[in-house]
Amino acid sequence: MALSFSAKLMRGVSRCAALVTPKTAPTSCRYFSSAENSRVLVNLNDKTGVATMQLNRPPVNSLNLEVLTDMTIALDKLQTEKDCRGMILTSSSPGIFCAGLDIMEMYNPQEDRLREFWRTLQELWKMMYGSRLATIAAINGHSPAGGCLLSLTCDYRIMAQGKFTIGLNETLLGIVAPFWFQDTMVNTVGHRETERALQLGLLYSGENALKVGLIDELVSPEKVMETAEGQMQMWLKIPDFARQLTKEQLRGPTVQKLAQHQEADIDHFVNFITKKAIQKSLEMYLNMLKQKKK
Ligand SMILES: CCCCCCCCCC/C=C\CC(=O)SCCNC(=O)CCNC(=O)[C@H](O)C(C)(C)COP(=O)(O)OP(=O)(O)OC[C@H]1O[C@@H](n2cnc3c(N)ncnc32)[C@H](O)[C@@H]1OP(=O)(O)O
Repeated sequence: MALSFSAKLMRGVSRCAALVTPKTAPTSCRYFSSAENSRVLVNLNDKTGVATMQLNRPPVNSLNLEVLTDMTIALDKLQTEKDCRGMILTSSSPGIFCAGLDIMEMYNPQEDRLREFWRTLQELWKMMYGSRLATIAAINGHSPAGGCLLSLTCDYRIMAQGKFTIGLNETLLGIVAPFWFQDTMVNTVGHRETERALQLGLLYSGENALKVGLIDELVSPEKVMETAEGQMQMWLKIPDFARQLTKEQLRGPTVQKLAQHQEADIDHFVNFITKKAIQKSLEMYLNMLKQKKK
């Protein structure tokens, strides 16, 4: 019998439930996942109640089923820790925050895995966007497509200055950002800017992202984490209950919209991605990425 998503989550939680506390760790810092080969590195500072989640899938932190599952499990675990109040999402590879969804999950896919992949992304998005935690994205590098989406689920975005870009560039790959990606963008930068950005597949420089409100701060790369930590202190000065209820009022309807159309959205995605023309577009984009190196 197929396991429900929450049953899979529970199975995953019990698999990685043991907290690892390396001898060298400061006593206030608990490591949920610190092994270098973990795809997601998570630690919770017991003194501040702030967790850090680092994407750790070099070279570009592309999001495959396993990374999405690990993130979902880690976030679920943090949210059940009653003393955890905030989370900073970042990357262990300075220069690349996240290259978006792993295109290999969508290219020549097996239908069962493709469905599970999309459902896991939906679940992660719902958890992140509606999280009871105050969440800050410390965007320390490029953040296209699914990477931009992840940062948009946070309450505040700080990006590193430099040649990095951010945006929902799906149309450049010949694919379409689904309604809940679009809703997240509209809620952040407004309808008109979303129309322009999504149709053109705009990848914004940090300066332009700041101008349109896609990010909240642009700082030097070495200041990204300390700025995120400073900003988090401000968010945590607000009583949790008031902040959480306000967030729920503002974001709840958007989360509900996906929850109500989740199965149809999976069918839509699978039908769309498996079309010959879309597969061709993905192939050309993959070739273009490889050619770039030569
Ligand atoms: C009607 C409505 C229906 C709705 C249907 C829904 C449709 C689907 C919606 C899907 C939604 C979201 C899509 C995505 O997120 S797709 C991913 C988009 N991402 C990108 O376009 C980014 C591509 N990558 C880059 O631009 C660059 O890699 C970088 C991030 C700027 C980093 O540059 P770099 O020079 O440091 O590294 P590079 O040499 O390019 O890459 C290293 C290797 O990694 C491979 N790679 C890069 N990105 C991805 C990726 N996203 N997935 C898989 N693989 C990736 C790259 O090919 C290199 O591989 P190799 O070393 O050559 O083998």
